[in-house]
Amino acid sequence: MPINPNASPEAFELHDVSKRYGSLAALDQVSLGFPAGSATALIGSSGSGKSTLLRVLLGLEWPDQGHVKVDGHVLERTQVLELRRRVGYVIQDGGLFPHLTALGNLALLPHHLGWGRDRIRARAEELVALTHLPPSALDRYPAELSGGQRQRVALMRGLMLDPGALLLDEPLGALDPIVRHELQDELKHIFDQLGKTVIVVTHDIAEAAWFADRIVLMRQGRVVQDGCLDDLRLRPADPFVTRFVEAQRTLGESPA
Ligand SMILES: Nc1ncnc2c1ncn2[C@@H]1O[C@H](COP(=O)(O)OP(=O)(O)OP(=O)(O)O)[C@@H](O)[C@H]1O
Repeated sequence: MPINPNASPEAFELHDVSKRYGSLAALDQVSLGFPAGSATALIGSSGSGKSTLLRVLLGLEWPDQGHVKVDGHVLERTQVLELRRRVGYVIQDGGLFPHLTALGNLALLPHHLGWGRDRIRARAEELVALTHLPPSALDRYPAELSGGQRQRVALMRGLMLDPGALLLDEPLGALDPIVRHELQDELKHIFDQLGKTVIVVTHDIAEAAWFADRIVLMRQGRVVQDGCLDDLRLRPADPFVTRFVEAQRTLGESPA
């Protein structure tokens, strides 16, 4: 089941998807499509369901109601392992295994799929060039890397199998502003260069607009607005959108 830009106009679709944890609706009747080869930013307050949405698309969580389609086909439980190989998933702080070097982390899945040592090393070196990781960092353990380097390794791990889609959950959340800015530039460049379907979760509206023309704003498990930055700023779907946009501080603002 390929995440294949030519397979269907929509790489991922949610149809009336709800996901509950006890009495809490993490996703509440969400219907959205993510066109193949497009970039979308998901934003919203903490707990609004952004991570759950990504996890449902990957089959890591299963909807209580509704269904997910991948490349135009309803996602079945039996396809989830295969899907995980075809979609790069990068989470905040990277989720790297501490007892493996960076290269060891990159090698895990390819090794499991039968890739030889040379092929793994060659792919890792290609990605070193793409992500601007110092090559010597490949032989270091996560604790010996800076936060930005760990995040680059996590991104490389997501790209090792050259997936058709990348789902990124606050990939730059824990970085200092300079590294974050640098990685925003690099990620944007990588997205544009690779032409993959990208869905990126962030809290930061400026970062969302940097990564994607399309911004989906969520609140309490629902989509409040789906549009571009100007739609959110100039044509807010409801007062929450304006509150969310205005809550982002700008330089020069000082406490009252
Ligand atoms: N495994 C779980 N068990 C119980 N509740 C959960 C679970 N996962 C998520 N939730 C709840 O579902 C809601 C949505 O969580 P989710 O992580 O999707 O939000 P989010 O928008 O990604 O938040 P954040 O921006 O803080 O990461 C939250 O109220 C959260 O506490």
